[in-house]
Amino acid sequence: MSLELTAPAQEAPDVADDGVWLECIETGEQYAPFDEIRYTSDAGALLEVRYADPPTFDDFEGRGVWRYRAALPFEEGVSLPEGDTPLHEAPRLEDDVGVETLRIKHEGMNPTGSFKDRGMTVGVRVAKELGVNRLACASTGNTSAALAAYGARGGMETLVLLPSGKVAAGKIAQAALHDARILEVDGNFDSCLDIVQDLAERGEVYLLNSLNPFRLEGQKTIGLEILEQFRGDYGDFPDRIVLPVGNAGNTAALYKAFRELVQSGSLDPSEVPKLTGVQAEGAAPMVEAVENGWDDTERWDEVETRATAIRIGNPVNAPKALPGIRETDGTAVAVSDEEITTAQRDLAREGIGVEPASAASVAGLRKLRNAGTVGGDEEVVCLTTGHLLKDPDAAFEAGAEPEPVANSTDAVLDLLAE
Ligand SMILES: Cc1ncc(COP(=O)(O)O)c(C=O)c1O
Ligand SMILES: N[C@@H](CCOP(=O)(O)O)C(=O)O
Repeated sequence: MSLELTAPAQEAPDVADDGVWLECIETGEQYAPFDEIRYTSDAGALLEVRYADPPTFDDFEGRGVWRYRAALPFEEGVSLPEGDTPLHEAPRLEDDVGVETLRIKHEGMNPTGSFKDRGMTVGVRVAKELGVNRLACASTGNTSAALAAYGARGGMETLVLLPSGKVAAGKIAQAALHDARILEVDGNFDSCLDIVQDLAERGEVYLLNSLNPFRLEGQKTIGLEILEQFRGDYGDFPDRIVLPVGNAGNTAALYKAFRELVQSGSLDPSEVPKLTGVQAEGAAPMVEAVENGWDDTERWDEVETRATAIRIGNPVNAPKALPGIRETDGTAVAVSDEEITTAQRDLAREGIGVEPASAASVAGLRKLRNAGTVGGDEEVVCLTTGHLLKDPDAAFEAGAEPEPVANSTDAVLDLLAE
């Protein structure tokens, strides 16, 4: 099984370019990385980027995503720049949830307000290498915002397909201002992705969803950064990383980051954090697959949740992400929209503003701690994936009501005295 945590590093095959190649996760078939455009193998399965020389911690220098160039296919990318996000303390929440340590890795602090920027800095660089011009994605919002911004930065045309009426305002505003062509589809995210895949297979566009294996290379740096930051503060690595799951790209990417460090001998398998995925109850095919011990998900045609970013019924990266959860001894859990809103308020009280999907990680941790699945002695990092301002309507719904007051100091004092 090529996705085992302890799978050894391989020698570069003939098709490799500078020690980098693409490999089918099911058949092991290998492909040259930049000779042709391909998203899947001849067998129709997912591809992974492979390196003959997996990185060690000592290889990392500089800041942000490109600090980790030794773990990436290029030395530099189309950058805004991205990464280097805070690993916040959250002492009240830590006490309240009841774990030894809780840190919040806030990916909402990236240039366009979500982790997608880490994937796009690499993905758009690859697009340039391949000489394509029209970039495209299906999106619940954040991917489109990031693609539009990085496409603009790279001087390229961008096309985004969004599920009509189901994308938060801040995200559409970003894609619009960065001049993406925005098509609103009468369908959900999964059907938008089906269409973009069709367009990509016909050679009309270069697909930059997380089905593109190079996108996930950039997203690996979330895991690398967490390990370095956490070790810098505590001298060890976290026991568990809890993350919201939609298309399951981050789960796959973090697992790959850890596998490569194990391959290079930088990380002992016993030190790898347990990957713990959280989905909304109305869109939880990964939780279903984990609970049933499946190797892939079954598509959910009807999905609904307030956390629109993870309103996804057919997570394309499931075959990469499920081994990650299993091999790290992690788990997955579904939370209700009410639990997500409570967690969004809890984070806001610590000064950390996130969109609903991001708060799912904290909601899931609380649920697993209450059930005893997570121990009180654990050191945990929760990933928060997108900024509060992405979804202003959700923030208004969860937050305090503005109070009207007359235009005088006395009126303000009277109101405060009530
Ligand atoms: C804010 C936010 N959180 C979480 C996710 C889920 O991440 P993944 O698709 O990598 O599982 C997404 C998009 O999918 C997102 O936009
Ligand atoms: N939440 C995502 C959904 C698409 O995920 P991707 O990682 O496959 O691009 C979004 O923001 O669109």
